[in-house]
Amino acid sequence: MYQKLILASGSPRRRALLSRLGINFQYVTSSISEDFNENNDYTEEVIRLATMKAYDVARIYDEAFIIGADTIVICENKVLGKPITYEKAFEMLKFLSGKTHEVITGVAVINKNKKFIKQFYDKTEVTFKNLSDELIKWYIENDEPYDKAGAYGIQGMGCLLVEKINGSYENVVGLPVSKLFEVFKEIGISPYRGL
Ligand SMILES: Cc1cn([C@H]2C[C@H](O)[C@@H](COP(=O)(O)OP(=O)(O)OP(=O)(O)O)O2)c(=O)[nH]c1=O
Repeated sequence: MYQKLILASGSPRRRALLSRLGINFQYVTSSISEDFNENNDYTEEVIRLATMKAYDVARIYDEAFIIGADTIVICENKVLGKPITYEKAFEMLKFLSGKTHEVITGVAVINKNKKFIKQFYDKTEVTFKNLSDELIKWYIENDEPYDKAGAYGIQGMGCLLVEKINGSYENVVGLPVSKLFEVFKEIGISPYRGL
């Protein structure tokens, strides 16, 4: 049976990741303001925001399965969001230099009419090299850290900052597609026959 699928995201990276699964989907950007509450449990908070994004889009598309996601970077118990200024980006990358941090993506798949809701998160450890001030400046000037949590994108020039990762690469980019695929199987969405 055909199931309408919508990615509730304005992120081109999430779109590209979902496209890799070879399934049909639309995307609609949610208008949720990301007010991350650092006093709550971090995993609960990314799931809460992912769920809000999905429900925002479900107000119009109540018959569809909708995916919402939210990604944060945590280092030494500090949450790093998206930097707004050059100085903030520099500060974040300097802080991450030579350390291991966690990237957590919360995901919610919902269908309002069917009263379906599935929420999960994935966590990946990323270890940065020791970054010189020159490298950080070069990176900020040449790439776009501004719309990315933690001020870097592993999928672009940001790969040069990374020594190693432990866990899902796609989760760092913004959507843990391998875990998401398990939910798709449950709701009958699959690029393969017989699954
Ligand atoms: C750590 C890291 C984050 N990011 C991105 C993923 C997310 O798009 C962004 C975190 O912000 P999010 O608030 O999770 O997502 P978004 O605002 O870009 O998109 P939407 O809410 O519409 O879905 O940081 C990378 O692209 N690469 C990386 O290596």
